[in-house]
Amino acid sequence: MTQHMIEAGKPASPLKSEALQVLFERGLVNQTTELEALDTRLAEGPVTVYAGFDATAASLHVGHLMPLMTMRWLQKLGHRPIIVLGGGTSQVGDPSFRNEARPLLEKQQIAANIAGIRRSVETLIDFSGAEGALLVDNADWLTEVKFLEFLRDYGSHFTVNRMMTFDSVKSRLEAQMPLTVLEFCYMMLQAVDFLELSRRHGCSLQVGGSDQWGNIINGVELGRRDGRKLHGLTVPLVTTASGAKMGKTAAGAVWLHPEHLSPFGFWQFWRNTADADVPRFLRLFTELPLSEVERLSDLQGAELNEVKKLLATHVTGIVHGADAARHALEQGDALFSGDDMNAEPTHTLPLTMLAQDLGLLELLVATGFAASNSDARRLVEGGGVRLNGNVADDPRRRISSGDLGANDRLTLAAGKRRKALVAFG
Ligand SMILES: Nc1ncnc2c1ncn2[C@@H]1O[C@H](COP(=O)(O)OP(=O)(O)OP(=O)(O)O)[C@@H](O)[C@H]1O
Ligand SMILES: N[C@@H](Cc1ccc(O)cc1)C(=O)O
Repeated sequence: MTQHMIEAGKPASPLKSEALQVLFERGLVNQTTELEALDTRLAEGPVTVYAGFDATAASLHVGHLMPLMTMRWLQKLGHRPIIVLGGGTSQVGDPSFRNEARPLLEKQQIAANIAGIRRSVETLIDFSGAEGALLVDNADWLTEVKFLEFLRDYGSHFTVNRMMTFDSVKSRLEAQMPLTVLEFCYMMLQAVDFLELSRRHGCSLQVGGSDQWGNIINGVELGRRDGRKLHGLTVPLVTTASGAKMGKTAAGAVWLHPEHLSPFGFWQFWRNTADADVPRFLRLFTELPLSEVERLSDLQGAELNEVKKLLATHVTGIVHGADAARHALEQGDALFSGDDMNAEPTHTLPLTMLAQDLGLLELLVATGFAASNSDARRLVEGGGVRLNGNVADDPRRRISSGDLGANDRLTLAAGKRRKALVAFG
């Protein structure tokens, strides 16, 4: 299998297809199967393309925006996305690049997680109309599979020798950690998905994160044995300027579902982007024209802060809708301009929390500024927490009605950049 590792985000020769030109320019390409063949296919006419998401949590997070932005661009350029919800594959758990098995999920948990994921996907991709994108669940075909039939139909097309050559598997073996047969078979299931989608819907391209390369190639090779020409494209794994995997913060993941992170909390994450990340994030996570991205990327100082707001408002608009984005911008402006108490609260907590001897540490966890009590303790002891504008460095500090100011609210800040206006009701 010829494959293309992309050097410095640029193809070696000029591209024919607008789709690949755009994806390269935006920085959304990490690796592809034979580049020329994929480019030719995309230039010929509409391609049906899929990306799959397993139900490992109740919401997607900002890391998932990478494959989803890729799908959005492809849809805008006339191609047809299929989003696969992994109701079937989540019952197994993808072992790619993980040192230990994922915890096995109960079916009920999977169903609940799928509902959360579906909601975000539906805001990002257009599923309307006969020619619109498709949303399918691989449980529809994988749960019908009978073991003996599966082994006979597919088992002979996979060799253990080949399966063991993928880095996604090798990393577990090199770490000398067990890889169960259950996990090892995951790549076969994802390969069957690709074949099934090709048969059912003429799908010929799969998009995924860079860790999905092995799983995608298995599908491409299975398709070839069935006389089909399938293609794969992976997006880079984005890290922030500090080297952390994009999407995870000290306080946990940056969720796309509004019940897990409010649109304002989401806006604030982007508003707090490190200076060095701004140009790259404008390219990856907004749909602003590249000429505009370049102009904005040159701005410094106070103007750069305005660019961060624009970035935050743009990405929040894509994920939560234009109204929520405008509202978050207004909240941000009010909160950061010192007009604190009259702004719309960023968090509303149950009044019972206040009645039940609420501690500062719990408050930090409830607002999402800390992932756990011990994380909150570190923040407080480090002197970075302010309650109503005053440093609060005692981890035993309780919150009482005496802390509430105008409109029964209090302000909480962690460092210079994270602020909350908390109401109780
Ligand atoms: N920062 C990122 N950049 C690009 N793609 C990402 C990023 N984070 C996650 N993804 C993609 O989203 C897919 C699903 O992520 P997955 O659920 O495997 O892991 P996760 O939620 O990021 O973290 P963990 O591996 O800790 O569970 C991955 O296949 C990966 O390709
Ligand atoms: N394996 C993918 C999810 C996925 C599931 C089924 C597929 O057909 C494709 C992708 C992940 O862990 O992120």
